[in-house]
Amino acid sequence: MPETASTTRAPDALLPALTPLLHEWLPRQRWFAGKGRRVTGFTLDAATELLPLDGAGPGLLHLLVRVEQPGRPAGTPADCYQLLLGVRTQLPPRLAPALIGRIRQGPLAGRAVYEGLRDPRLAGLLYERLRTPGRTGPLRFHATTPLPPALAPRVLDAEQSNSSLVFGDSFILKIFRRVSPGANPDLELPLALAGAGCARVPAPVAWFESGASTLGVLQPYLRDSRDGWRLALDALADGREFTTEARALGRATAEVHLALARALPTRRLAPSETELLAAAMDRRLHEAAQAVPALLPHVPGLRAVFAAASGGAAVQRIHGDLHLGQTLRGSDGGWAVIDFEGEPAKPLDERRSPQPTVRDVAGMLRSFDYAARTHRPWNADWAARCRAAYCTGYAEAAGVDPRADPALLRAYETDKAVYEVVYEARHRPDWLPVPMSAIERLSTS
Ligand SMILES: Nc1ncnc2c1ncn2[C@@H]1O[C@H](COP(=O)(O)OP(=O)(O)O)[C@@H](O)[C@H]1O
Ligand SMILES: O=P(O)(O)O[C@H]1O[C@H](CO)[C@@H](O[C@H]2O[C@H](CO)[C@@H](O)[C@H](O)[C@H]2O)[C@H](O)[C@H]1O
Repeated sequence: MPETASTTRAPDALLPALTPLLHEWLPRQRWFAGKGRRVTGFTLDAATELLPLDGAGPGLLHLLVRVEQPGRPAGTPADCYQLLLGVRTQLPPRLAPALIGRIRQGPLAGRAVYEGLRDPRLAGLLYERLRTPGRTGPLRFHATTPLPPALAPRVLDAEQSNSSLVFGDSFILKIFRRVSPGANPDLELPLALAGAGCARVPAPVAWFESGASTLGVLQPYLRDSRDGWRLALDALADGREFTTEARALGRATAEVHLALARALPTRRLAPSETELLAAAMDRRLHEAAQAVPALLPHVPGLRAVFAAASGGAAVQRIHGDLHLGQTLRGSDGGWAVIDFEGEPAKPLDERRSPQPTVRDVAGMLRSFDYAARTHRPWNADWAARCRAAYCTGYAEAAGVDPRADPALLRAYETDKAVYEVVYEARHRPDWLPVPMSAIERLSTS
């Protein structure tokens, strides 16, 4: 592996200069997972100059920064985030919105620090680095295929848990923001699916990592596609059915599940282990009710739903956070599935553990409910027809109907709605009534 020139700065030398800027900026980012808890300090795991900071032109600093916050369970490390910071003496006006702040002390005093991904020159450099496998300091870059040079970058401005850049409408690079040790399932599963010949998922063409952590993945950009969430909302707005699309999506989901079962281990749980699934749902509910007290009156009803679920004996790797926004429909009408990272708030080990496939099905059923709920007037029958069509499509391709065990499906739907309550309370409080209405329905009917 060739090594390019790089400086891995002694982290302590940079941190005092950056700390005041990060304090102000980092907790405001959409992808910051520790919202609502005070930030008490930062430590740097790594600081790599992908372009020198003290040169005449812009510098690019890659950081893995740990954010200290109170309330962390004993023995667990502070959350680690990946930052790509641009550093310039003069910030051109077009980059003004990307400004994080100016360094006030040390040898770099006066320089502007800004979001490096928003600078086409720096984003282009990152792409060039991915094209040429090798190391830069602790960062390792890999590519599975030769990539075309010099593709123009643009930042995707979607509401995201991570950050993505599109290069020349040909490739999309996802930069993981919260980083954990271990392979990110958003690299691991698409690679396994590509190996199993599943064309429903764009195959990774390059990625980079540090130690055991995956930091970013480049994959083909499906430029003529639209995501399932937008398509469903358009159908609702136009008063159209979405059952043909939902049925095809059910088939696509089943194909992905079948390919994952071919590519990666599957197993049957012992009866004692199936009880643990309900116990885990109970535990998640308990934690969620502490975070969002509005859940408390519903706890007995929700626990009864979990207790009624007894199946789920077969487990395998699954998507883990399947919803309409994770699906793309091409101009040929075919569905692709993206974002195999799992639920961003869950620890990586949990996200990588084999699960019943019905969990993904339940996630998508919740999504049809979400779409119908965000539309005025609320059209519950529209959602019910989509849900039925999706399950029918799934059964056609998988040979197993997810409705065959209604208690299990309901338990997973409930578990997902509990997760959504916490997600919305943290990230989009205006949306909280959407999962809360499902909680009311599921805990009482
Ligand atoms: N291969 C792709 N082709 C086209 N658009 C994509 C592709 N991958 C992701 N996107 C777009 O980027 C958005 C965010 O991607 P996603 O993987 O869901 O990121 P996050 O984990 O940050 O939510 C998606 O909603 C989709 O619109
Ligand atoms: O796409 P992400 O991996 O960031 O997933 C998170 O954010 C989603 C919202 O962007 C959230 O999904 C919830 O809202 C969707 C509508 O915006 C809806 O279709 C989903 O059914 C609902 O769960 C997802 O839960 C969260 O993990």
